[in-house]
Amino acid sequence: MKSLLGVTEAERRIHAHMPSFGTERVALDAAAGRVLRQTVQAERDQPPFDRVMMDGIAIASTFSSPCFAGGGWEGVKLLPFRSKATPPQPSPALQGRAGEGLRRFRPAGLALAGMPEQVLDDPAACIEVTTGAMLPRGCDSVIPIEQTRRDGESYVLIDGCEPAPGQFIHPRGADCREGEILMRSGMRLRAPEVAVLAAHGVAQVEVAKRPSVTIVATGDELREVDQALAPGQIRRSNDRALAAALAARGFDDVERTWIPDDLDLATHTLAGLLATRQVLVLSGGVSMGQRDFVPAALHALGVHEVLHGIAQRPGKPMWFGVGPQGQAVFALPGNPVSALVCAVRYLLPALERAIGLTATAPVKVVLTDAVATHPALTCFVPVAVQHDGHGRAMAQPQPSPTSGDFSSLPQTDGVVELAPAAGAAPGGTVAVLHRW
Ligand SMILES: Nc1nc2c(c(=O)[nH]1)N[C@H]1C(S)=C(S)[C@@H](COP(=O)(O)OP(=O)(O)OC[C@H]3O[C@@H](n4cnc5c(N)ncnc54)[C@H](O)[C@@H]3O)O[C@H]1N2
Ligand code: MOO
Repeated sequence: MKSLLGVTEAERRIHAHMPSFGTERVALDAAAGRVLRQTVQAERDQPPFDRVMMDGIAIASTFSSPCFAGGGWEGVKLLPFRSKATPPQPSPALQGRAGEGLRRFRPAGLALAGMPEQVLDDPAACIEVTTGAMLPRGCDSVIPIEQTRRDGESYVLIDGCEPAPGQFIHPRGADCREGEILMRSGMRLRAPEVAVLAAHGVAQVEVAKRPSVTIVATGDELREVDQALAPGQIRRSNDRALAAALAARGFDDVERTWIPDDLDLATHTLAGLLATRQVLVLSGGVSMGQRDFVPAALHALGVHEVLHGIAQRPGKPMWFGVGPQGQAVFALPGNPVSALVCAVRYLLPALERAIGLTATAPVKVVLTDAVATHPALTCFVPVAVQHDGHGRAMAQPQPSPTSGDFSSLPQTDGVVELAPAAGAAPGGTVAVLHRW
């Protein structure tokens, strides 16, 4: 480790050296959680037709209005969505019934969702409709069934029901217009995005390829979760934690392995991994111990060092480099809190950016209590976040005793980032949160 980089400069260097991993076309069924890498345009107007919004009857409302004088359509303003419709002409029986609107409608047809457009050609009649049906031509108003009563064959509007033109009709194109851009590259495909893709006929979708990642735990003292422990040994947990962090962000091509504190063995294993994997995430062996050989092994394999040492606590010894074929190599400090902090601060954002995910604004929280800071180091402090009565995200500091102690982390939501400062950050300080 030479001079320490600031957190922002370290992040900038990492992002500048990340490879891109390309895109692939997947079936919509496999697209959930992936990052969209195409523009999505509306296949057609939505709704694609004037759509009935209630189960009931559709009528030509003009004739139900008291202002209808029985003389025709003079002075009647047509709604835009009916502009292509030919107004129905009142039947001879209707002529001359001036001053009283129609309240009784004989059913003259049925429009169910999925049927082609029906036609109302007598305004004294109605079409029975269901939610989702095409509004019948000649109709401009939908009356919910509960606002009618049956009298013989006919529907009679109940008292107080005054149909207005356009009511309970979702006009064609009100949601979006054909060709309109609905989604752009960089969105995470969650339920709403998948719904839009399906509605607009996108059966195959272009998404970001996910890199192949291998997590490499280093250290003679480490044993797998189900192995017996000899004195001085511990279970390896960093690789599991890092795999969980990657899985939570949708990176699923992730393997784990382990190398002992042996330069030759380590170099051999890492050479094999560099030949087959796009991203390596090591933990341990990057500090100044007699067996901290990770930087030397990577150097011997032609991995170019981009940074070693960041002015932060914990996580100061972090190392990052680029392999001969552009492989990204993150060598995180071995202490479990340090490894996780470096993962949420550098590894995950760098991978998400490299696959084209659009960056979101940093999440900010308010500290409930004062926290110690450092004059020269950025401090990352675990916090538990709760919303107060005003909806503010309040972060209660839960510092771990050392970066090797992580039993209390399950009670926390992530770490706040506190820039170098003299003295403590007082309660009320607004800080950026990095979620686990
Ligand atoms: N002389 C100095 N010594 C140390 C410095 C320093 O600046 N000068 N930095 C300290 C800091 S800060 C950290 S962090 C650690 C990082 O050291 P390494 O990256 O070399 O990590 P190790 O020594 O291999 O391990 C540290 C610690 O973490 C445990 N560990 C490692 N891997 C795992 C794992 N997969 N699961 C669980 N626990 C793991 C390991 O047993 C050690 O206890 O260096 C300080 N030293
Ligand atoms: O920075 Mo180390 O990562 O303090 O434990």
